[in-house]
Amino acid sequence: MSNIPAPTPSGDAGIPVTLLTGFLGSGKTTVLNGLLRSPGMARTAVIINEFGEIGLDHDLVESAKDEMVLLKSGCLCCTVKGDLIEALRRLFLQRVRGEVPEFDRVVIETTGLADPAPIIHTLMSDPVVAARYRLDGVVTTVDSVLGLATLDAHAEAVKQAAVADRLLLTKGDLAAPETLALLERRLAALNPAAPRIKVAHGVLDPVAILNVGLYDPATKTIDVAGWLREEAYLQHHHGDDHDHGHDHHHHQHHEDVNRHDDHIRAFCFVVDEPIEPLAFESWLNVLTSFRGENLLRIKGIVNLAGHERPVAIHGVQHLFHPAVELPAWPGDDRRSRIVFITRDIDEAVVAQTFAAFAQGAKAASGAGYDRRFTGLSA
Ligand SMILES: Nc1nc2c(ncn2[C@@H]2O[C@H](COP(=O)(O)OP(=O)(O)OP(=O)(O)O)[C@@H](O)[C@H]2O)c(=O)[nH]1
Repeated sequence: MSNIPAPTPSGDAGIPVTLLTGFLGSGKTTVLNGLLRSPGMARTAVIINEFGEIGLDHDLVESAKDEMVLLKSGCLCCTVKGDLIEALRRLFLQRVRGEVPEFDRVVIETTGLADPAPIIHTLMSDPVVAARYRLDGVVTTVDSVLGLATLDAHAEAVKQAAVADRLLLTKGDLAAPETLALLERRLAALNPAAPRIKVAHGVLDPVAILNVGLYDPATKTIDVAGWLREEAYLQHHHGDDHDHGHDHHHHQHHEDVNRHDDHIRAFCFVVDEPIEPLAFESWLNVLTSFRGENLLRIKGIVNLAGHERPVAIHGVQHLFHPAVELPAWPGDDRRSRIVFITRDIDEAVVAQTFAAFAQGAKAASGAGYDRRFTGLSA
């Protein structure tokens, strides 16, 4: 069975879904309330996942009741998989039938303990949901005061921060500037590409966190640069040495034993030459089959040999969103650039496996090899 669907001509299909995640008590509900109060956010449907039986958060969110879907059956990341699909399907049907106000955006607030990767996975894995919705972005709240300690203690919190498209540093009114500076530094190492936005009392311009996906609904164009932010990874690599010796606290943190951060890798893999489609498909299929659960997020723009136009890919774990064939190259740079956020997979492993498949394809191309990109098959 194909696990990476064939390219679709455009990436604009579907209602944007924002995943709002963040550790217990880090300020998700406060941010959500702030967002829903903002002008232009009225047509938002909200799905809140509860941990436990009683839907407390439900009463705390000020929003029209009709638009609320509450998932009661426990943690979204493990047991609610079916429910989330069901909730999204039902919401869409109710919208079509006029049973709920027409909404043009969905925000899912996860429990503080949720692992976002399987949730993103869920959004992509159900064909009905994937046809009607698209992931716009992952927004992660990090408590400015407790964030460092939480990252030390909880692997889930590290993952939540690592896969974010936007990081919200909440409770800005409570944090000392030095604490905030340390937290920022740590988050920059963990997730170089995600802008860090300071928030107090949930007051925030929705523009900062919405429409951060590949498709920009405002301009109706594809915004690869904004989505991929590959320059952030390159700068971060170069910036590493520069930081050393300037900050004692920084060093102390690096010497901590058992840091969850040290398992996370965020890098941009660049390939200068066009890639043979078969090599590309086989490579990603092998990576996803064998190391799927450690591929927290992959996004990229790919130059496939024999193809005029680039293809954007977006995946999590062993699953990929339908690849999107872009109308044109966004600039002069024709290199393939793929951002990886992984757990315990080094850039070297990615590079070595790629080289092996590229080598194989080179040999095959002499023998009249078919260069059509069919989507990727397992
Ligand atoms: N002073 C201050 N308190 C805040 C701020 N944001 C959130 N809080 C408080 O922090 C606590 C937790 O905030 P919530 O928004 O409920 O956090 P949450 O992430 O939704 O919490 P869970 O759903 O339990 O995981 C509440 O008591 C909030 O009032 C802030 O910016 N400043």
